[in-house]
Amino acid sequence: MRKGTTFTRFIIEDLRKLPEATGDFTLLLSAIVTACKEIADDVSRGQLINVLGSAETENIQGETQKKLDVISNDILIRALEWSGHLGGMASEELEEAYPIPAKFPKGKYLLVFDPLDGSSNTEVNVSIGTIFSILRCPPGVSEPTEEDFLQPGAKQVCAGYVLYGPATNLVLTTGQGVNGFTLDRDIGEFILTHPKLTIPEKTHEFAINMSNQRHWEPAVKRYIDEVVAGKDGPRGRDFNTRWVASMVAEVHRILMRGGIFLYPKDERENVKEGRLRLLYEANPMSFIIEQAGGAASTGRERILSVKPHRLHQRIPVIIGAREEVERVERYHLTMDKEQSGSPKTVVQ
Ligand SMILES: O=P(O)(O)OC[C@H]1O[C@](O)(COP(=O)(O)O)[C@@H](O)[C@@H]1O
Ligand SMILES: [Mg+2]
Ligand SMILES: [Mg+2]
Repeated sequence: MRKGTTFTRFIIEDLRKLPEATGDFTLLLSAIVTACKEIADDVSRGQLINVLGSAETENIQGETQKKLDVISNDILIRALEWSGHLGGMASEELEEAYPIPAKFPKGKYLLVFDPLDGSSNTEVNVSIGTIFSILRCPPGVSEPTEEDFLQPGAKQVCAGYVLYGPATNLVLTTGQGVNGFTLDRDIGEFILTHPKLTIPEKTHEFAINMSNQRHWEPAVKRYIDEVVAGKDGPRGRDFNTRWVASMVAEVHRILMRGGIFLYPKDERENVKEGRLRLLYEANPMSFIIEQAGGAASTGRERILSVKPHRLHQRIPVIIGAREEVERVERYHLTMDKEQSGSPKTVVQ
């Protein structure tokens, strides 16, 4: 589809070709996107309408919620629960799965979302976003429970994010490539500005929170030591660091100009399984990145193959340019072998 096409036309014409694109699916996507436009409005006017700062409450993960976390969560729930397209929803900000209340019609999809990603950035006016993932509701289930959401990322029907930055971008995959849109505020419509996004294979940018360096596993330490050594090290070229502390912004940068993003697991008690959440952060972003030609790994396995065992499960995330992600995987493999006492192999 050509640049300049409206999102409305895109979902009607382009998605019509997909088996998934029944009217239900198209309307569901449209409703999600409308909710995100409302969030975009609150985010951009946050300082004027007094919705910044802490909500003085904690989510299930013990993180202090921002007012905008709670507001964005409510916007998505209220915009979608009546739609008739969903069997249930799950969110970073809700302790348990949210089956669609009995008073509303039920649908055949499940929606999982991080209503506001990177929300520590709300007060400093740095990019944040919404991440979402659409799954099929198992047949015959009218009151989905946690178990019904625990599907490997490879089963996602659709994944997307909306980035609230200087411009508002929507990036979407239904398993047929990745398309990017920009919100035209004058007409209130997303416009296709980045058709068929692909990630450049070679990169010179990496994103990781360096303050956690002392806690990392040896494979991650080795990878970062080598890129930091630049021209003088084994990689023979200089790399540049970026860290926004909003995964949506990091993934968007990688889609635009390449790179690798790492949030590995580390020795700290609350990060020993990883920091980012599998169902509503790692899985949707991995689906998008793979569809754009990149790779997404825990360091030891493909993220999209992981069978979740908890709604709010955390996972290590190494995502972006294929060659770089595969290099980190090789380092893990070698170092795991060394630790288990197997003979040493040289890894390039
Ligand atoms: O503060 P840290 O440890 O650098 O973590 C930053 C990471 O945490 C997140 O903000 C987590 O998302 P939430 O804001 O939705 O909890 C990621 O977007 C980001 O990559
Ligand atoms: Mg998040
Ligand atoms: Mg969040």
